[in-house]
Amino acid sequence: MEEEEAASNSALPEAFLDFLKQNGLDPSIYTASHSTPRYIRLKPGCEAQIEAIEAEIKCKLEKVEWLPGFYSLPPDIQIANSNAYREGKIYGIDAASGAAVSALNISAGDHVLDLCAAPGAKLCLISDLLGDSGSVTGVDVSRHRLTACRTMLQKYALGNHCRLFVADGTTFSLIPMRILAESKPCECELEEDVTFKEWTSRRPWKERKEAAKIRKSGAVLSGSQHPELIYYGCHSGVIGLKKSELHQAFCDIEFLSCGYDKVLVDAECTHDGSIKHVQKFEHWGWDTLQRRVLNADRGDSLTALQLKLLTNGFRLLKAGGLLVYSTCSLTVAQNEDVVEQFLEENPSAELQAIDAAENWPCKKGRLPKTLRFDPLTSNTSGLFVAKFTKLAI
Ligand SMILES: C[S@@+](CC[C@H](N)C(=O)[O-])C[C@H]1O[C@@H](n2cnc3c(N)ncnc32)[C@H](O)[C@@H]1O
Repeated sequence: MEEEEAASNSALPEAFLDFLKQNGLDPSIYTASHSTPRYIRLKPGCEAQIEAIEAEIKCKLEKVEWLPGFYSLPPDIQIANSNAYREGKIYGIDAASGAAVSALNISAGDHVLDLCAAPGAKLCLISDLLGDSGSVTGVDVSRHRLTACRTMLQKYALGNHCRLFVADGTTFSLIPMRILAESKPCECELEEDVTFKEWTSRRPWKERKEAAKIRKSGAVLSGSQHPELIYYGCHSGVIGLKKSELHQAFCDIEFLSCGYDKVLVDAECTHDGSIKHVQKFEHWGWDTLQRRVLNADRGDSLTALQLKLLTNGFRLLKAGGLLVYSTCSLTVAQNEDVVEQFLEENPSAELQAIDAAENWPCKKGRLPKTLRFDPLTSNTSGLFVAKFTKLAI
């Protein structure tokens, strides 16, 4: 057993092992990574087709008893060529990610904000859980990753109630759509106040030219820039709105009553909980992993970014709403430390126990009520989860 462990650890790059050591993480949690199953979510209404799907992918779908709608399958089974996948009846999403979304207790009619949405597995699940109600607003700073998210939403026919914005999540400040319909008349007139019609992938020439100009200049999104709407579904509430109405400003106190019911902050992180992500760097070179992902200086700016994302996500939450903060890192610095600092700075934030977690195969985090999934304990990818509510004070 020890030999097996040593052999498995020796497959991990030196830079990664150093990173684990510096962060007090035990490399043995990754020894079972090669046998961690793949997980899929079956779209509601497709339960009767399980046998047909099993016959097609030539393997049994094992029901994940602790997470409704989830099934596991051996890691080497490919689903991408199956009809079930192509027709959007199943989609790949790790069970730990499913648990993070489940912690939000999404119910019909909720207006949900996903502040780091791309590439979109959790956003798809949120939309799936909402069904034909409520709304989902997905935000990500990366245009090309958010474009992939849009493709997923369309493929799985989950985009009707969604809108997607390329924007900086640390400053994003738009309220949910339902409120817009009832809100104050807009006083700000934009120069060219177009009314949104049905979404089409064919964008007007002028808009395409503007976007190409921004891409060419390599400009980084600044807080003052308007969020760029790159998709909206037919029931997202955008159609018929004027641009000025969509972008109207609200002050912090207004979010207490007009904010989102649920907010997910699945923050940018070092991804060290996901060995699959780390292994991708085998092709790009381990020094790239060291430079781009694990670098200690980056660590400081990363935790500052995580705190800012969490703080802004919380600002946009309505009083009594729920926010989940998650990362696929297992370091204390990116998780419990960020949460502790956030709680210190935000007296109206209260950590909440995740009731469903009683039956989840995960560990407690270093802070009470927080959770940690890891490959060894949970048979999933690594994930930290903390849940908050906003007190009306
Ligand atoms: C862990 S990934 C999110 C995964 C996603 N929730 C999912 O389930 O597919 C983190 C994301 O944060 C985005 N990100 C990084 N900085 C950001 C910022 N300032 N504002 C918004 N998104 C940001 C990255 O582009 C990346 O897509």
